[in-house]
Amino acid sequence: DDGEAIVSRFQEYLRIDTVQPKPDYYKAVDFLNSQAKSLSLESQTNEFVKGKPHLLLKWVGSDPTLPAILLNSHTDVVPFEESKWTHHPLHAHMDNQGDIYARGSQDMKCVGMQYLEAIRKLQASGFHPVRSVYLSFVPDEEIGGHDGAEKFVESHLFKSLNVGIVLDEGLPSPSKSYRVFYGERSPWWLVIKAKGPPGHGAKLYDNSAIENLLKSIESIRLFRASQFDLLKAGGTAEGDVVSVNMAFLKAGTPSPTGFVMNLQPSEAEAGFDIRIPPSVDSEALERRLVEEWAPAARNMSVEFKQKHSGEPLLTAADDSNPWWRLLENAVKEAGGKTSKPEIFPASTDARYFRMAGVPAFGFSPISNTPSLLHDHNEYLSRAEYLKGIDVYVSIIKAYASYEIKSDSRDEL
Ligand SMILES: CSCC[C@H](NC=O)C(=O)O
Ligand SMILES: [Zn+2]
Ligand SMILES: [Zn+2]
Repeated sequence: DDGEAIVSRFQEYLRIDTVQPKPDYYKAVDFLNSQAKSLSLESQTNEFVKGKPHLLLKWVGSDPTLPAILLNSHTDVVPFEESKWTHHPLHAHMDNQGDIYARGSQDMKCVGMQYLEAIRKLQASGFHPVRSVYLSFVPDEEIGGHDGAEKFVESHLFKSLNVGIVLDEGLPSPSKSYRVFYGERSPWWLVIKAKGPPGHGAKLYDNSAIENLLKSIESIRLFRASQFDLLKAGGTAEGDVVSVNMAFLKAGTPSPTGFVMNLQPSEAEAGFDIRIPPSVDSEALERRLVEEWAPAARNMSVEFKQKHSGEPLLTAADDSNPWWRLLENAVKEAGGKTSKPEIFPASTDARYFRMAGVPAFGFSPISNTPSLLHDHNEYLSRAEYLKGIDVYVSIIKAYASYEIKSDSRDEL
């Protein structure tokens, strides 16, 4: 199989409109199933939630008693501002430098297709897996994964697969070494609301909704700056500080020409995206939130839109975990290098697998590339994409032929 055919299959997947909030999941599943068929993989489509298909493929290993390998990827992508892109984000245009522009080119349709292409190469080379290799294509990662990976992990089906190790998405590396993630920050999406007496716009009085909200915003901004300073000073990784960013601000009394200017509104709210490293005491932060940032005494309240519950779990990324050693060596054998394992700054479905007691690494074989996840002009070069397939060839080969019997729980 030549590079041209491999790249056009990638482009075909990128052109399927699986943009949130209205992803065409069935079209993606049909396409992936056609790939699975050409590889003679077993296939099953589950709808843990109606309209949100989950596709599970299996490359059967020779020893069903050994825990299996699970290669996970999500089929949905985030929305885009079309006018800000140099090429349409659903056209998967390849420019004359070989850069392929598309939403999902990095996050993470590349990875889903690279798993399949690696299997194609391994089959062509005559390789037969000892452990079974599952490919899981989940919906809804970009909106929290609750109707996707979370349901899959909670299912009897998942338990019956006896998964020993999961690979899921990572981040591109601007340097030549690959980034690997062994845990992630916990996401909080919350809305802080303030209420207060309305009044004439010319009147100075205490406890208006906007004044109270601004006090919180000031305090939150100081905290944000203290965390950002740690990062700016160097020596602290992105995944080891708390990030706080305002997602929206909402207040005012609408009028046909904009907003009423001489009326102080009785309600105001602000939304925040907060990410908490495993090393930070989230209960202490929650107390601070309730007491300092949304105190009932100031007529304020907080509503969580998204909150990861439970301890943030880490997968051992050292010699105590044979899957780590195998990964590091396999990347090396493919001519690459892994950098120091990190905490993923955002969230991925890997957290659900870890919660089920299964070790999981976040890894996208993308080096020498700026990270453009959720950004304008997301792209991946043809060369990097093809190289990534060879990295997976090496990893899948090592993982699927690893024969020491082990209980996955011991390695988390
Ligand atoms: C709170 S779940 C949201 C998941 C999403 N994942 C990748 O970008 C994220 O914003 O991290
Ligand atoms: Zn992703
Ligand atoms: Zn994403």
